[in-house]
Amino acid sequence: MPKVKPKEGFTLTTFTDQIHELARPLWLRSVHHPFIKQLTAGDLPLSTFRYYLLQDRYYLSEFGKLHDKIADQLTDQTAINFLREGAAGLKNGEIAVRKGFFAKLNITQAEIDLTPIAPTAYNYVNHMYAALYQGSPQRAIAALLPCYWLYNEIGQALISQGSPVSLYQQWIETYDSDGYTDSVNQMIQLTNRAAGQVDETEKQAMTTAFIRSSAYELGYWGMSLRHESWDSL
Ligand SMILES: Cc1ncc(CN)c(N)n1
Repeated sequence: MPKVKPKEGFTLTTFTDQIHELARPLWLRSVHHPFIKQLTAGDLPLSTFRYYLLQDRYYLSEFGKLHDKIADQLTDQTAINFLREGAAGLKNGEIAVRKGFFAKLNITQAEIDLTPIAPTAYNYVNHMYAALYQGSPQRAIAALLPCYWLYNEIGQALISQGSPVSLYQQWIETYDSDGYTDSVNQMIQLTNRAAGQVDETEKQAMTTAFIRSSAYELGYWGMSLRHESWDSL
């Protein structure tokens, strides 16, 4: 893992500043990915957005469960409270917005049940579980962070341009909203708190988990554009 080298006159004060800086090249590729460009221009095929939503339903459901499973392994009450509230907030926020999208796109429960999980989504979720069960709750927190933070940066980058397609505009607004930004800031604080509880070796493992999640985030857009399947690998 490369060591952080701050630019002149610029100090990286927190752990999350440092890992954010390391992940920057991957995040920039996400922000400028053709999936995001097409979503903003309004020419992302609806079939591709549908594919993304169906995969993301699986992802978000596991992501929510992970909050509780991480909390089960912690003794730090502040962290436990945030993770439990985060799981509930996900259900009332992002997952609730997605239910509205499903209704608009006629995505039924039967279609959800029949949709196989694509390799990239499966691997990303398994990476987060591995961070917890082969690593530590702190490492799993770091693995969760790009999901919160990268989408907030994407929402903030896209909001001024927006999208001519109302569904895509709503997607952008979700990640630029004050409620979402608050949860991101809390998750950043939680990660810094977690980094303060572990030794240098585990901090390095947290960094690797964060970078790998950032790579999976990047892979997720390509997975969606390609409508990736186990047969198409
Ligand atoms: C894969 C993925 N990453 C992030 C997000 C935004 N929470 C999401 N819905 N899906």
